[in-house]
Formats: sequence, C-alpha cells, structure tokens
Amino acid sequence: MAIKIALTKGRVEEQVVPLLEASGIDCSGIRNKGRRLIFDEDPVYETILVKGPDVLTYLNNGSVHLGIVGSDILEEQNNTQYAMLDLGVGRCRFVLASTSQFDPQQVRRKIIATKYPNITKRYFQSIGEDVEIIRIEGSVELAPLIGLADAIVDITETGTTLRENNLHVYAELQPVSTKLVVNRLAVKQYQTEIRTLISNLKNAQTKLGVNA
Ligand SMILES: Nc1ncnc2c1ncn2[C@@H]1O[C@H](COP(=O)(O)OP(=O)(O)OP(=O)(O)O)[C@@H](O)[C@H]1O
Ligand SMILES: O=P(O)(O)OC[C@H]1O[C@H](OP(=O)(O)OP(=O)(O)O)[C@H](O)[C@@H]1O
Repeated sequence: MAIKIALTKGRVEEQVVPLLEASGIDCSGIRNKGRRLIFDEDPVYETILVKGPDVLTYLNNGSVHLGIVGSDILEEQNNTQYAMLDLGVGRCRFVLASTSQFDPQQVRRKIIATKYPNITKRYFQSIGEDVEIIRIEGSVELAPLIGLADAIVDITETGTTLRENNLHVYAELQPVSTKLVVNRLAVKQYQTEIRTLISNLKNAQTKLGVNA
C-alpha cells in the first residue's frame, strides 16, 4: 500500500516539489497536473493536492499518512504537535500592519482584520490587549485602506504587497515555514518508511541549499 501525502496546493506545492524530487520521489504527474488531484506515479508515495486548511482534516481522519502544510495553518488550527520536520521553504512571517495614520496607542478598542483570528487573538492576549477581530478570506491589506479595520495581522514575505498598498509594519509576530506533519497511527505503522523519508528530505535540503 502506498504512503499517502496531502500536499498544500499553490505556493507550498511549488516550493516543495523540488525537495520531494531531490528526495527521489517521482513528481512528474504533479508537474504536468492539469486539473488532476491524485498522483500515483511514484511507487511508494501517493500525493493528493488540497487546500492548506484541509490538510489536517485528511490527516486527523486517517485518509492520509503525511501532510505538508504551512506553520501558519498549524498554529491557527492549534495543532502543531505532529510536525516532524521543518522543510525550510514557504518562509514568511506574521506582522501587524496598517497605514501611517494608525496609532498603536489609540484609546478606542482596535478592530483587526485577518485570515488568522486565533493567531491574532493569542498575539493581542499576550500583550494584554482586548481587540475586535474581523475575519476575512484574502486581500487582507484592503481592510485598513477602506476603513473596515484599524490594522491587519497577515503574513508577509518580500513586503511588496504592504509597500504597494502604503502599509507599514507596527509589530513582528512569529515566523512561518512549511512543515511535514504525520498521522499518529502512521508513525507507528510506517516507522521505517517515514524515517527514511525524513532522512531523504534532510539530504535534499542540503543538496538544494535549503536552510531548515
Ligand atoms: N507571501 C508568502 N510567502 C511565502 N509563503 C507564503 C506566502 N503567502 C502564503 N504562504 C504560505 O503558503 C501557504 C498557502 O498560500 P497560498 O497563497 O498558495 O494559498 P492561499 O492563501 O490559500 O491562496 P489562494 O486562496 O489564492 O490559493 C500559506 O499557508 C503559507 O504557509
Ligand atoms: O510580502 P509579499 O511577498 O508581498 O507576500 C504577502 C502576501 O502573500 C499572501 O497573500 P496571497 O498571495 O496568498 O493572497 P491572498 O491575499 O489572496 O491571501 C499574504 O496574505 C500577503 O497578501
């Protein structure tokens, strides 16, 4: 039976496929995927492509043995315990950002827009502040520009999106990177295979110059 991996499609997929290939996994199907979602070209690993927040749903349900997902999603879903390896790709960081008019000391209770309400809540709790959180699905940078929120908590990599929308960083939160996560039962069932995969991925990181 193949070992099943749920891989986050999009940015993570693009950055992880070279690592999987350098680990000896056949990703030819993913590279020419069209609209396909299941890839069984490799004799050992079957990969499915899913949205990031769904990776843990498949993993916890036992439908897949391994998952590849950003730490942003693991932290938002309060589920970091099965992260076995930092793949060192998909690197970005959480920031609190807003326009130059934003006053971090404002007296009125702040309204914060984000795709990550749990991470945002934990951050403001950690600095002893009570805020109102508005969850939005994307293009979060719009929120302070059109008056939906006072500021945002979002991820940034190059800073281009913030810069091109005239937003500034007011606080640095935690860093983000892509993790390999495992199903608890699969760790026992496929101990040898998972150990081998982790070792091959570490060698692939070295070969490709990826810092974990
Ligand atoms: N700017 C970024 N730089 C590096 N990694 C990022 C960046 N934005 C997101 N990521 C990582 O990639 C993951 C998925 O991002 P991606 O943009 O592909 O999906 P998404 O946010 O669901 O977007 P879409 O709905 O447009 O597919 C995130 O969970 C995060 O770990
Ligand atoms: O600092 P940068 O390199 O510009 O990257 C940051 C952007 O990347 C992510 O958005 P994504 O592309 O996932 O789109 P989204 O707004 O639909 O979430 C994030 O939400 C920022 O908007």
